Amino acid sequence: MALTPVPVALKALLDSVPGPTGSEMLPLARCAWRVLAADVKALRTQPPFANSAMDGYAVRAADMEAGKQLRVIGESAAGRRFDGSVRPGEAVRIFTGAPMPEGADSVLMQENADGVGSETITVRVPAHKGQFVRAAGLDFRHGDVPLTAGRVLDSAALGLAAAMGHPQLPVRCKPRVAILATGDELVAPGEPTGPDQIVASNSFSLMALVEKAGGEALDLGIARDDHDDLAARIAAAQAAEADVLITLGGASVGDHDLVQEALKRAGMSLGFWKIAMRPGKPMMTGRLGRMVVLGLPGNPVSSIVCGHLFLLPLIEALLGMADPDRDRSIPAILGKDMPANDEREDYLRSDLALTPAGWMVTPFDRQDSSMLGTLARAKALTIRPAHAEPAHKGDICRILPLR
Ligand SMILES: Nc1nc2c(c(=O)[nH]1)N[C@H]1C(S)=C(S)[C@@H](COP(=O)(O)OP(=O)(O)OC[C@H]3O[C@@H](n4cnc5c(N)ncnc54)[C@H](O)[C@@H]3O)O[C@H]1N2
Ligand code: MOO
Repeated sequence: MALTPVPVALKALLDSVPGPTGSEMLPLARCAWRVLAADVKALRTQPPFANSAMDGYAVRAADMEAGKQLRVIGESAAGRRFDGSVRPGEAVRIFTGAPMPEGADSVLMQENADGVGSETITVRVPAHKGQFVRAAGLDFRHGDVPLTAGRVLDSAALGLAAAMGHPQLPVRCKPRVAILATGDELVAPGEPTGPDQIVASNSFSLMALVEKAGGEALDLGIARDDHDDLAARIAAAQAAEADVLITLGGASVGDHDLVQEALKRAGMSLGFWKIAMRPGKPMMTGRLGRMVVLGLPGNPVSSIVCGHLFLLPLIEALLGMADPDRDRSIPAILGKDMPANDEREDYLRSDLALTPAGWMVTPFDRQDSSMLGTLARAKALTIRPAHAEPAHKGDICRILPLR
């Protein structure tokens, strides 16, 4: 069977998403880093009134000439406006954020006046017309829609929502991602290991990716290489109404690689199996009812690289975010010569350093997909396209930064 190119598999995977998750209303204090489920309109205008951007004096531009004396007739503070009107030769003491009094059109910053605090001030450096005045609606107006569905509620978006008058927001429910490790050789960390056993680590790596992307991970434990155990845990994922089921391991062609068969028995329709990438070739996609299935290879680095390339976009699609299949790579300078590539696109664990010429990426020599230590050390993955010609130190290549 021909290997499927990464972008083809990714598009098919995202097309198989039945739609975004539901939504829930949450108080602002619980909305950080969640994703908006609907457009959000301004319920008020900001600022609601023209106000001062500086501490100083509200003045008339016509009075602005160096040496001119102005009579201070009152004070406007934030939250307590001056009710009168500023006439020629007059000024009103004003503070940052305070409403501009009628008649005044400019603010004389107090550093530019003499006699600050007394009843008469003298203009030292004249303000020009409109200086340090924030017009009503400068930031946003009632009815504007500055935040749209699919937006991550970062610090600026949350502050803006609050300023627009929203005590709560509609956010997407976190996609529920069930994670099932498989393999007779696996034990949980901390448990005693037999002579032929290794510690199951992939679930924790994938949990971190799920959380980073804004999903909620459900750990389904470790299934034995046994159809009944696999069937029971696949059923548990369905019972939990997971949006995604990730299986780890058992994806290849060995006699004990039962995962695909178990999923098919449960009713999964297969999307793709075997992707033109290294690591990650045995990856599989499918649909089981509404649940999207991502069958990741067991090798730790393969499962994590597949997670970056496929799981993060999948969760973004479930969150209703825009362009989940966008190109996330950036250019960098290659730090060493590379040989020609075969039909599998390479994602090479690499060091990344800032040089005077720009970011320089240097793939590590050893790229065995069982070596988690090198992935933990890597700052980026260097992408070598399928069938790439030999590349040379100094060439521009594409990378996926990891941190
Ligand atoms: N004849 C072939 N053999 C293999 C092929 C192939 O095309 N033809 N592909 C190789 C590639 S590439 C990969 S990747 C692996 C992946 O195979 P599986 O997905 O079936 O993975 P397993 O055999 O179950 O495990 C591989 C390796 O990873 C360890 N493992 C599994 N699960 C975990 C876990 N949760 N945490 C930590 N480590 C885990 C497992 O013990 C094995 O050492 O197949 C190649 N073979
Ligand atoms: O694709 Mo496997 O993931 O090369 O080791």
